[in-house]
Amino acid sequence: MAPVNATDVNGSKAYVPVKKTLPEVEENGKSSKGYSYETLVETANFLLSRTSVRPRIGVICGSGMGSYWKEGSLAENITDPECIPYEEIPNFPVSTVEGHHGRLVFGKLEGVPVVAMQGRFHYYEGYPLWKCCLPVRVMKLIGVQTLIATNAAGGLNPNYKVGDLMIVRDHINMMGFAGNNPLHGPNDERFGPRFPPMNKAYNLEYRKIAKEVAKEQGIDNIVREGVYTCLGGPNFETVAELNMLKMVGVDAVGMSTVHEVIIARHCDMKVFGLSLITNECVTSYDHDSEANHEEVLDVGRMRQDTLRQYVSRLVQRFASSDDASP
Ligand SMILES: O=P(O)(O)O[C@@H]1C[C@H](O)[C@@H](CO)O1
Ligand code: HPA
Repeated sequence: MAPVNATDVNGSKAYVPVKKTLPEVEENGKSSKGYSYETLVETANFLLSRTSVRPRIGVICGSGMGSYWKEGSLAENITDPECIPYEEIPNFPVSTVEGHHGRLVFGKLEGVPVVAMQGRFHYYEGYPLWKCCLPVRVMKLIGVQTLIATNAAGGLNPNYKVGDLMIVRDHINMMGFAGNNPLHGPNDERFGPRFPPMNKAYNLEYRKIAKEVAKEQGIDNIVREGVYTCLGGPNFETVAELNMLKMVGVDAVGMSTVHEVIIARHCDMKVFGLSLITNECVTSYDHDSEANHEEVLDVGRMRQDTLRQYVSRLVQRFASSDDASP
């Protein structure tokens, strides 16, 4: 694939010409437009002109995970970093949430060229889902083949403890059930097909590697594997909502990732998802505690060294595995 000035990110996939400006798309009653392929190519070319790094892996840092604490966070492990604030990037939204720094960091993790998003965009900030995911398409256009999406999440599985890491095996697109999907609207085949499959969303080989690396690093006692779901937020969930989610097989609840993964799979990126369990979901009316963002950020800080070491090694192992596969 030739990312620079790319006209077809999926190479062999059929090219279907589209209008430069997409038709109006309704988002929750408000009229908005998804950016055209050409607009995102402009953003991609801007980034390629600002950095010499040609990343093959993109990492989205979840709340408190490399976004807020400068010292020791995941993005701080990136060597020879080249940082580009979101404000300077054409067509990019800006981060508005505490714990999300708001810049792209290009460089190397364990020798592998990467780009990290220090700060993601959430639906509850007021961005439509397609805009929350815009950076994932831009990553694809600059040559990124693998997305590592990390997030902070509430632990719903009763066996999970605060501070555990959950490899995402699968997700439930609750917002999609309500008709809110990042692929809603006209499809541009240059990104991917109209009806993308989602049954292999989270790469099996990467999940196996992640379990091996957890053993090697001696953290397999805190690494789980489970099902994530995203609700729109910004409020944390009611007891009844959490009990419903538990019944349908959800292990961890958050406010991101699902739509990013859908967009990444649509354009044929490989995906790995990782949740940091930052709080225990309250599923009983007898329980006195309440979820809060401070706790989420605190647990991110508590686990930042573990996460930095784990994700850095995963990047290196995923890249080696991709090199070795035909
Ligand atoms: O960006 P992520 O999904 O990691 O952030 C979670 C969801 C909310 O943004 C925030 C709640 O504390 O953490
Ligand atoms: O309990 C939670 N619910 C939703 N999102 C979250 N992000 C961190 N913890 C949670």
